[in-house]
Amino acid sequence: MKKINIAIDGPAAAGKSTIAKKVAAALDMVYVDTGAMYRAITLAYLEADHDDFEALLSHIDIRLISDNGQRVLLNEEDVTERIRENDVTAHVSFVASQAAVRGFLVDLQQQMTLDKGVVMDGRDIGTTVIPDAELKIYMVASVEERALRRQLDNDMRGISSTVEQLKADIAHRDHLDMTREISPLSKADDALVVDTTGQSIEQVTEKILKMAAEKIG
Ligand SMILES: Nc1ncnc2c1ncn2[C@@H]1O[C@H](COP(=O)(O)OP(=O)(O)OP(=O)(O)O)[C@@H](O)[C@H]1O
Ligand SMILES: Nc1ccn([C@@H]2O[C@H](COP(=O)(O)O)[C@@H](O)[C@H]2O)c(=O)n1
Repeated sequence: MKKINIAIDGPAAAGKSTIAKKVAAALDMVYVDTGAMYRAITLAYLEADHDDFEALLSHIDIRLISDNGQRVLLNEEDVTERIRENDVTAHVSFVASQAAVRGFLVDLQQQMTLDKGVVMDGRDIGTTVIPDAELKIYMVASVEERALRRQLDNDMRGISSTVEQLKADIAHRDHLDMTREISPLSKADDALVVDTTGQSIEQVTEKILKMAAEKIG
C-alpha cells in the first residue's frame, strides 16, 4: 500500500478534526490536530502575560500523544481539555498570526510528516505545511450549522455559550484567520472542497476514504 499524507484545512468547526481522526483510524495513519498546538502556545502566552514570543517559545515544549485521538502536553502538563476553554479560543488567532509562532510550529509539523502516513488538519496544511500532500481537502459548512455543532460540543464539555454568540465568534475567528499576513486560511489550488452541511459524520468519512483510496491505489 502506498504511504500518503492527507491535509485537511477549513474554517472553524467545519468538522476537520472529527473526520481526520476517523480517516486516520480507518487507514492506520497518524492523526495530527495542528489547531491544538496553536492553542497550547496561546495558553502559555496567557499564563506568561507578556508578548515576547521569541522568549516564550524558548521555554516551550509541545508533545502530541496518540490516544484514541490526540492528547496535548505543554511542558509535560496535559492541557488537552484546558486549551478548549473560552479564554484560549478568544486569543488563539492573535497568537497564530505571530511570525515566530508560525515558524516554530510549521517546523515541528513538517518533521512529523517526513515519513508520510499522516492525516493533519488545520488552516495552512495544504498551502504551507505539506504542499506536496497526496490528498488535500478543504472542508466547509454553513456558519449556522457550525455554531450549532460547537454549542453541542460546549454543552458536553460544560463550557457556557449561546448559539448566537458562537456564530459571531466563529465568523470573527474565520475573518482573522483568512486575513492575517502569514499563511492565511485559504484553499490550496489542488484541494478538493467537501461541504459537510447537512451531512452525517459517516457520510463525510466515507467520501474522504474513497478519495484516499484513489490516491493509495
Ligand atoms: N458531518 C459532519 N462532519 C464533521 N463533524 C460533524 C459533522 N456533523 C456534526 N459534526 C460535529 O461538528 C463538531 C465540530 O467538529 P470538529 O471539532 O471536528 O471541527 P473542526 O473543523 O476541527 O473545528 P476547529 O477547527 O474549530 O477545531 C463536532 O462535534 C462534530 O461531531
Ligand atoms: N494550521 C493551523 C491550525 C490552527 N491555526 C490557528 O489556531 C486556531 C485554533 O484552531 P482550531 O482548529 O483548534 O479551532 C485557529 O483559529 C487559527 O487561528 C492556525 O493558524 N493554523
